[in-house]
Amino acid sequence: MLLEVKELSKMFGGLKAVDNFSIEIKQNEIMGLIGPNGAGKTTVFNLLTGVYEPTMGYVKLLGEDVTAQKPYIITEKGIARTFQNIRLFKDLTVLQNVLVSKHFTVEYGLFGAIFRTKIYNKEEIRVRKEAEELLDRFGLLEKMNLPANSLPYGEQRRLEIVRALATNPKLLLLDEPAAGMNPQETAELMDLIKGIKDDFDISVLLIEHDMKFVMGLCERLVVLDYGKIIAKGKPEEVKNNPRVVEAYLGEAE
Ligand SMILES: Nc1ncnc2c1ncn2[C@@H]1O[C@H](COP(=O)(O)OP(=O)(O)OP(=O)(O)O)[C@@H](O)[C@H]1O
Repeated sequence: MLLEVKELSKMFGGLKAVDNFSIEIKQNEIMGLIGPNGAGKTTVFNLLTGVYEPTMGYVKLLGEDVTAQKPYIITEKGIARTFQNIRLFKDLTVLQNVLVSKHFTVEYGLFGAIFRTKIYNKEEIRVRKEAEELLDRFGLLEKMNLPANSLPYGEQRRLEIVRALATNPKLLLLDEPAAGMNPQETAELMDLIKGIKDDFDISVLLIEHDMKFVMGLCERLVVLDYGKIIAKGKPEEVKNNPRVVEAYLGEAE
């Protein structure tokens, strides 16, 4: 199993934002985490990536307990994420944004960087090549020298994914990747995510409100409501689950 999450809970004061959350994610699978506003989805991401320490429960990545490790250690171990609100280095170029993440993967230390050792030069060439390949794949290569904040919104969202992928993750967490995209951009993004899942042999856990996107992309879904899992299963099963319909109707009212 790639990711094993058991009985994860998080209290904020008296509020149980996440309550007894257990899931397993297999290698090379796309799972959707859905639920009404405030259900606890982003809190789950923050627990998986070490931003918050859980009140209870554990997270294992390939059998190794990574619960409440520091976020950069969790990144090194293989979980990368994007954020609901874009968090690029706005004044750096597109390429520099990717290179910052790529440096999680280099094999030289401070000594190598200062004295520009052979391994440093070799690694710098590798990192640059890999960054450019990723940008090319996401249609951003021609814009690699522009400041990140000069890109249109949809491209900034794609750049966030490139940046997360640049850390060579085993599991990619995407928080509302299609938010603010037009239908064409959303359709393209679906194809991109399917492609990277297979080519990089990674798993994806994504939060998304666009149901067409979720249903078209995810192999399994987990539905949260008030911090608790109310349904799990294939998209078509979950869609017709009365508890899920009720949770979303409540939101519509
Ligand atoms: N740092 C925090 N301190 C206190 N309460 C918090 C904190 N973070 C989240 N919450 C609360 O926990 C609950 C779950 O929030 P969360 O952001 O995880 O929901 P969500 O499902 O991601 O919502 P949305 O779809 O609106 O992004 C909400 O009631 C929220 O107000």
